[in-house]
Amino acid sequence: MPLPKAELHLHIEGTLEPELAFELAARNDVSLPYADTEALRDAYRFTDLQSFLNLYYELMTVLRTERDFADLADAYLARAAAQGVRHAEIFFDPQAHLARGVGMDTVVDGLWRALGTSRERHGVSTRLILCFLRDESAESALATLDAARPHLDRITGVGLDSAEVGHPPAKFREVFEAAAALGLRRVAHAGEEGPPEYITEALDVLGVERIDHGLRCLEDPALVERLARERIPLTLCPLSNVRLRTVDTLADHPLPALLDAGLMCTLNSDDPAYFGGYVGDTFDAVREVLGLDGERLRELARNSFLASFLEDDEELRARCLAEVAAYDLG
Ligand code: HPA
Ligand SMILES: [Zn+2]
Repeated sequence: MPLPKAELHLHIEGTLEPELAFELAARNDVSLPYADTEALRDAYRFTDLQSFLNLYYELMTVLRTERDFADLADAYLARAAAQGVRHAEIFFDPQAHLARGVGMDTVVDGLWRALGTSRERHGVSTRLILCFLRDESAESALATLDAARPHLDRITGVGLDSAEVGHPPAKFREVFEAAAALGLRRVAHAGEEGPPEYITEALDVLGVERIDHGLRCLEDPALVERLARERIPLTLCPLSNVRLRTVDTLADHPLPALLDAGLMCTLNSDDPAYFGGYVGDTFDAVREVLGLDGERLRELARNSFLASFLEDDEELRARCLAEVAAYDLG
């Protein structure tokens, strides 16, 4: 049995494996500009975040029906369960679907078919987090939140993703205020490619409770000290950082430095179909390459449950924390 863990930084569209992409393309009569899955996998050579996003948005055009979203999420949940995930807080990008004529109902109802039955079917509890695309306008984000209103019983929070540089968090002040007024939890990608100031702005202007990525906090010692003091969780994604060239190699990843600085780090997979591994693979890789010992891995797993939005299910959180504490890490 793998180490129990929660996954807190996972874009459901980023779990679209080449095999499923081709299956959905055939089902929906969408043509992909790749001969086969091998040719597609061959295109997974990224130079930065944007080069990945281009393929990410291109490939998700195969997602058209409720059933497609259900199949996508179900495939992720099965994989996650096999790697020890007990709870998953899952991002989705509605604007990328609305823009191509796929409605909010289709997306949320489809995802929920898998998420709403996941606990019984896979032993994985789930939450849904709606992300705004930061390279779209603030007005578009507000319209998206409005379109999500009928579905808020199934949406736990809002996030902010897509191309970071040039799109500071403050651009989305109004929509995050509106989300807070609706009782939604708040997170944001910050300090992945953008500067440390974006992390501070996400905390102070958007009121986020977690920072997604946040690697570049290391450039600002006062910020690192604040993040440690306030126990702000960072949802780190080391395999993503390597593939998007944020760090040169996994061996260069600053995870050990972040842990040594007392930060509340969690490990996540981001877009596992594109970045070469799911969250269990990520734990294995940092253990092997960064030489983290068993107690560090236990700390990362414990943090994932502490940083999760499980306030409405403290019983599950306590059970998972007890399992993490008792787990034999050899
Ligand atoms: O890693 C990411 N960063 C920003 N936006 C994203 N959208 C999907 N994955 C990512
Ligand atoms: Zn991400």
